[in-house]
Amino acid sequence: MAPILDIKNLYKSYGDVKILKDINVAIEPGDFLVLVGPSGCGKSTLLNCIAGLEPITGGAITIAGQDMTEVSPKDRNIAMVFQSYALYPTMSVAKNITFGMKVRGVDQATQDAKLKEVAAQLQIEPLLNRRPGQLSGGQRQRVAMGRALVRDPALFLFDEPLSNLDAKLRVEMRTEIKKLHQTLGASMVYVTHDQIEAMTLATKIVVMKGGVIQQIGTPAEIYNRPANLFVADFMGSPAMNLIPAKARKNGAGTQIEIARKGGEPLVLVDPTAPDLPADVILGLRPENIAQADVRTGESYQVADCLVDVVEPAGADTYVMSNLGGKPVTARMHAETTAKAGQPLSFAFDLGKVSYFAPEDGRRLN
Ligand SMILES: Nc1ncnc2c1ncn2[C@@H]1O[C@H](COP(=O)(O)OP(=O)(O)OP(=O)(O)O)[C@@H](O)[C@H]1O
Repeated sequence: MAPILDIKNLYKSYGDVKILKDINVAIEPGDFLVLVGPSGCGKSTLLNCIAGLEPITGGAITIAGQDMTEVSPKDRNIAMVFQSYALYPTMSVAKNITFGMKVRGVDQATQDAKLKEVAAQLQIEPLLNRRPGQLSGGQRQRVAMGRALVRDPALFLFDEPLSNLDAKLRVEMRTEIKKLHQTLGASMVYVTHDQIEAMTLATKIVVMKGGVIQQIGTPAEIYNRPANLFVADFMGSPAMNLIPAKARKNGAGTQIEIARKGGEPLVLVDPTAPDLPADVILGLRPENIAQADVRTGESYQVADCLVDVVEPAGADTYVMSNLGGKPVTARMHAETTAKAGQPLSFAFDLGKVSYFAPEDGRRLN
């Protein structure tokens, strides 16, 4: 399938300041691409370049096979939903949704049919005669989406559409956007700084930092095989444990030695590790460290560690121990017997480890 959006060697500068550096990404029709990264990493700028709201400094953007360099925003066959909704306060919901069609000279019957279809899709039929000021944040968000939907665009662009909503509504709207994507099968590009939103919505994630793409992949690829320390640390909550360790090859595999507070170093043996340098950072997600007397799989190795802190969190309990000079978090069952100040037998899932180079953070396995 030809990509619906193809970005090649894109550069964007403001004056002498390079904001986006050699961006390359393509998406297939029906993809939900999420651009995620910390504040200032350039994700909104990239979205604005796709929309044509910002001129690009170098490279090319193609939408549905057509080069966009000379195409104005209104002719790009895209629809954009912003965090500010940008609704017309004096117009009814119905008028807000149909206004764009009216401006484009779409006939009345088509306008009415489209409005009806979209209002049903978004379940906002009872709101059509209200003004935006008489709506809740979530309802306004739906109207803003309705305005985008009536355009039938080749590509939907979303710029942090949920950031003005409270936590509960955010989660509800997130599910609605996901459902909408599933129903429409539309192609979407979505900007967020929220890694959970990225994981739950995306078919494909682009993780950015400092205007440079750090990794492109499915949510599972990004989560299970982060390309570097930045991605490992940024994606996942609580974050992946990143533990300084020494690696040494021996007969059975590679010995991974980790400093342990109040005792001899902890030694794990990884039978399948690649050739590693002497100093590595071992990455292990909290859910890949268990309490040893709970049933664990073959790839687990057991070691006693001193428990520093126990944090019950409802369904799970987080248990912290100091390893490699850092607090390491294990996600355990709520019934864990872990007690602060006492040793506990931890089980580490060596089948799930990531190794990173301390000097530049790149993934080693
Ligand atoms: N018009 C502009 N002129 C100069 N610099 C700009 C302009 N717009 C954005 N920038 C800079 O470009 C960088 C990227 O900004 P951008 O808004 O794309 O980041 P972002 O990742 O979307 O962050 P946020 O989540 O905070 O919106 C920032 O350092 C910002 O200060």
